[in-house]
Amino acid sequence: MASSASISRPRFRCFDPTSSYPATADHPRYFSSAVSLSSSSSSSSSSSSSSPRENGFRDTMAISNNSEPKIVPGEGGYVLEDVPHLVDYIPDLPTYPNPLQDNPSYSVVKQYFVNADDTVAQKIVVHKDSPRGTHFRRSGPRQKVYFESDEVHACIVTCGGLCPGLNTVIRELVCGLNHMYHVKRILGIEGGYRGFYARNTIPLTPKVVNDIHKRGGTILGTSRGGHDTSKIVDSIQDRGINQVYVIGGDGTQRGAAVIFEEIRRRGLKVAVAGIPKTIDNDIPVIDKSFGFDSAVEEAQRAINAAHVEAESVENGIGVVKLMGRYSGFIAMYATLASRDVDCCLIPESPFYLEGPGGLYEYIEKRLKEDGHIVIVIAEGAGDVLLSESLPKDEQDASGNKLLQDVGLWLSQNIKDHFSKRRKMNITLKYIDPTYMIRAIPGNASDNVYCTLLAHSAIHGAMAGYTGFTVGPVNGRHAYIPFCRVTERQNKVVITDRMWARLLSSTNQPSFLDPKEVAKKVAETKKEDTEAEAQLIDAENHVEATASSDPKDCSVCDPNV
Ligand SMILES: Nc1ncnc2c1ncn2[C@@H]1O[C@H](COP(=O)(O)OP(=O)(O)O)[C@@H](O)[C@H]1O
Ligand SMILES: O=P(O)(O)OC[C@H]1O[C@](O)(COP(=O)(O)O)[C@@H](O)[C@@H]1O
Ligand SMILES: [Mg+2]
Repeated sequence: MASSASISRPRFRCFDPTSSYPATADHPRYFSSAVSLSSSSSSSSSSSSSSPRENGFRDTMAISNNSEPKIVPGEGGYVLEDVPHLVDYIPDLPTYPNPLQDNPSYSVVKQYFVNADDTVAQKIVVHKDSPRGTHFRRSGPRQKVYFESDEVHACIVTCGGLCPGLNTVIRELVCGLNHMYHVKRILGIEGGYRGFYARNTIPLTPKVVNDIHKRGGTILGTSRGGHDTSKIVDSIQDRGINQVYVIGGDGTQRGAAVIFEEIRRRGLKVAVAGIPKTIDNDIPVIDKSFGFDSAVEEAQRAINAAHVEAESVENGIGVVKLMGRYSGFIAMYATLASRDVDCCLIPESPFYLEGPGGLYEYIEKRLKEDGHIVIVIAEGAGDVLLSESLPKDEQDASGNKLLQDVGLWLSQNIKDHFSKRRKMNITLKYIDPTYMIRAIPGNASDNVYCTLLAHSAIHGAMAGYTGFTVGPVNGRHAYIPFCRVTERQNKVVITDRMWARLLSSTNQPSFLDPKEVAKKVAETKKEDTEAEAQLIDAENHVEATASSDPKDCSVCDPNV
C-alpha cells in the first residue's frame, strides 16, 4: 500500500573519511558521516552484575550526536538505506555465536541465518533500464550476535492509540527473547513513554504473557504526550537496560528516534528497535501495519448493521464513521470488502455537499433508484468543510489534531437538507464504531504477522542493529531507518488504481473536476521521475565524494 507516488528522497550528505568503522561479516563498510570514537569500548562486558550507569556507559567520551542516513551505493543505481549499528559508535565490540544454532526448533532449517548482504528492494516493479533503486537491510537472525544472553536486559513500551495485536507483539517479544535467545530479564514499562520515569515496571516472563494475545488493548497501558528524552534515557541507564523495544505509531517512532540519538550521544551499548503500530495504516514504506486487517474486519459489522437498517425502511440512510485522522485506508478497505457501501469519504479526497456532482445529488439519486444508501466516512474526511462551519483548533497531548465528529455533522446536514429543504421523508441511522474496531484482539492473520514483527525486532537488536523499525517491504521483512518511517505519512493516493476500484465499485462521484485529476496524475509522474533521478544522483554523488577532497562540499548538495 505504500505508494510509489510519494517516494521521498534520501538526504545525501558529505562523505566523512574519518567516520569509517571496522568491516565485519554482517556489517560492511558504508559511506556516511557516522561518528568515530577515539578509544575502544569495554562496554561489551556489561552483564547482569553491571551496576547502573556502568552498563556500556561512556558519557565522558566525545561522541558526535550527528547521525546521518547510512547510504550504501552499489551497481546499476542500487542504493542501500542502511540502519545504524552499535559498532558505529562503539568499535571493537565482541561478537558471540548465535544461540539459535543449537536450538532444536531452528537448527533444522537450511540456511536459517540471513546472508549478511541480503537486502530488500523498495520497488519491485521495474523496467529494463530503470535503476535498481532503494533497498533496505533484510531482517532475520544473524550468525553472530552482539549480546550474550545473560547480558541482555530488555524493556518493552507501548505508546499512542490502541490497536488490535498490541498484546500479541508484547507476548512474542517476551517469548521470542526467552525461547530463542534465553533472555530472562525483560521489563514492561507501564503507561507509554512517561512510564520510564513516572510509573512502575512489570517483570515480563513467558508465563505472565501466555494468554494476553486473546485480549484487546495493551497489558502495559499506553499514553500520548509525556516524552522527556533525557529522563527516559536516564531511566534506561539507571535500570541497566540494553535493549529497548518500542511499539507505536509515527509519533512513537519519532520519539524512539530521539531516544536512539541520545543513547548514541551518551555512547551506550543499548539497541533501540521500533515495531510500527498504527490502526490507520499511515506508516510509510511498510506494506501494512498490524491490526489493520482486524480493524477492517470489525468495521464490517458496523457497515452491515447500517445496511440492514437502511434497506429496511423507505429512504433509509446509514452513515458509519470509521477511524482515519489523516489517512482513509480503513474506510477504503472496509468499503471494498463490504460491497454494501454506496459512498466512501476519506480525508485524501475532498468532497462537497451542494450542487451538481455533490453528495446531496448523489444521495437523492441512490434513494430514488435503490430506496436506500450506505455512507462510510473516515473521521478526518471533510475536515475543511467542518472547520468552516465549526471552527476549532485543538490538539491532543502528542500534538495530533483533535477532530470534531464529522459523522454527526454530516448526518445533521443530510437530515436538514432532505427533510427541510427537499421535503423528503428520510430515516437516517448514524453508527460510530470508532473505538470498537480498535479495542479488539488481533485476528488470526494479524497474530501471525505480529509474531514475525517481534522476531524481526529481536534478531535485529541481538545482531547489534539499532535505531531501526521493522516491517515487511513487498512481503519481505526488513530493517528500516527511523527517518524513513517518520518523514511522511502514508496516505491513500486517489490517482492510484485502488481508489479507482473503489469509485467503480460504489459508483460514487469522484468529487473532482477532470482538470484536477489530470493535474494530480501529472504531479505523481513528476514525483516518480524525480525520485528515480535522485537515486542515480546518489550513486554519482558517492563516487564523486569518495574521490574528491572531503572538505569540498559542493558535490554534496544536489542544489549546488
Ligand atoms: N516528535 C516527537 N518527538 C518525541 N516524541 C514524540 C514525538 N511525537 C510524538 N511523540 C511521543 O510519542 C508518543 C505517541 O505519539 P502519538 O502521536 O500519540 O501516537 P502514535 O505513536 O500512535 O502516532 C507520545 O508519548 C508522544 O509524546
Ligand atoms: O481518542 P484517541 O485515543 O486519541 O484516538 C483516536 C485516534 O487514534 C487513531 O486511531 C490513530 O492513532 P495512532 O496514531 O495512535 O495510531 C486515529 O484514527 C484516531 O483519531
Ligand atoms: Mg500517529
